[in-house]
Amino acid sequence: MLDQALSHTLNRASRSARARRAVESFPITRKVVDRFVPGETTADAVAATRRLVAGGRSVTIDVLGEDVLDLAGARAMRDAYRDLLTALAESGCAAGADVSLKLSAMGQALPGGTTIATDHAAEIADAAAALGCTLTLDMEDHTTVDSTLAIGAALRVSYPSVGNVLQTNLRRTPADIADLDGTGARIRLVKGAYREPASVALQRKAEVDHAYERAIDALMASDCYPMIATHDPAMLERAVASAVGAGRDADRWEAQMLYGVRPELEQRMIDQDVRMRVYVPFGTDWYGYFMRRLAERPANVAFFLRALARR
Ligand SMILES: Cc1cc2nc3c(=O)[nH]c(=O)nc-3n(C[C@H](O)[C@H](O)[C@H](O)COP(=O)(O)OP(=O)(O)OC[C@H]3O[C@@H](n4cnc5c(N)ncnc54)[C@H](O)[C@@H]3O)c2cc1C
Repeated sequence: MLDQALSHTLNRASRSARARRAVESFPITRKVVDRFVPGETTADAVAATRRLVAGGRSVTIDVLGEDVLDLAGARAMRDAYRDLLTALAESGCAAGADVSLKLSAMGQALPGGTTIATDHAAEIADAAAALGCTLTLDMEDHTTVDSTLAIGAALRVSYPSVGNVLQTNLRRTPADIADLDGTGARIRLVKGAYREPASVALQRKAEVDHAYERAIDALMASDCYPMIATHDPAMLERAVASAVGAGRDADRWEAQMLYGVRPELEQRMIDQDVRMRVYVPFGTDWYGYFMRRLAERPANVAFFLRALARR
C-alpha cells in the first residue's frame, strides 16, 4: 500500500519541473543515476556496449530525451541517433546492435507530428539498416499507442526489422498481439512503466503479471520475434518453457533487461543459453527515465536516500 503510494508520487514527480530541478541539483544524484545510466556521451554508450558485448550480451541503446517541444529539438534527437550509429560503426560494435527510440522525442506530439516523427524514425531506420543494426520504437503512455503501432507498421514496409513494444497492463494488448500475428514483427513485451487509468489499464500487479504470462504464450505461438523484456524471474521461466512448447529455437526469441537493474539475472539467463539484450540509456536528459526506475521499485528510493545520507 505504502509502496503503491510512493510509486504514484514518484511517477508524478517524473513529470514535474520543480521536482526535476530539486533532484538534479543534489550533487549525489549523479552517482546514483550511474547505476542505471552509464554516461552522458556517445562515447560512454559505446564503451558500455563494448563491455556488455564482451560479457555475452547484445544491446539496444536509447538516447535519453522525451517530449521535445519544437522541430529543432526533434531534429537534434534524430541527429543524436545518427551520430550514435556512426560511432557504433567506427568502433566495430554496430552489427547486431539495436537502437530504441521514443517517438515523442522525434516530434510525435507537434502539429503534424505523425509525419514528422515517421520521417525522422525512417531516416534512423535507414542509417541503422545500412550498418546491420535494428530499430525498436519504445511505447509511451496509452494515448500514443495507436499512432506508435501505425508508424511501426508503416516503417516495416521498407525496414521489416523495425520493432514495436506492447505493454501488458493495457487491456488492448491481447488484441494488438492478434493483429500483429502474421507480420513477423519484432515485438518487445513489457509490463508497462506508465501510470494509466482503469478504463484502459489493469491496476493490480497480479493481473498485469497474469496478462504478461498469457501474452508470452500468445507471442511465442505467433510468427513475431518475441523480445521478453522483464526482470521478473517467474516471467523469464515462463518464456523459456513457452518457447520450448512452441518449438522455438533459442535464436528465435530473446530476453531483455534494463542496464544495471539485475546483472546477475542477465548472467543466469545467458548460462541457460537465452539470448540476452541490455537496454542502455545514455545522455544528459536522464531525469524522467531515472524517476520511472525509482517508481518501479520503491526499494530503489531507499538506495537513493542511503547514498544521500552517506554524504
Ligand atoms: C528492455 C526493456 C525495455 C522497456 N521498454 C519499455 C517501453 O518501451 N515502454 C514501457 O512502458 N516500459 C518499458 N519497460 C519497463 C517495463 O514496462 C517495466 O516498467 C519494468 O521492466 C519493470 O517491470 P518488470 O517486468 O521488470 O517486473 P516487476 O514485477 O516490476 O519487477 C520484477 C522484479 O524485478 C526487479 N526490478 C524491477 N524493476 C526494477 C528496478 N527499476 N530497479 C531494481 N529492480 C527492479 C525487482 O527485483 C522486482 O521484484 C522496459 C523494460 C525493459 C526491461
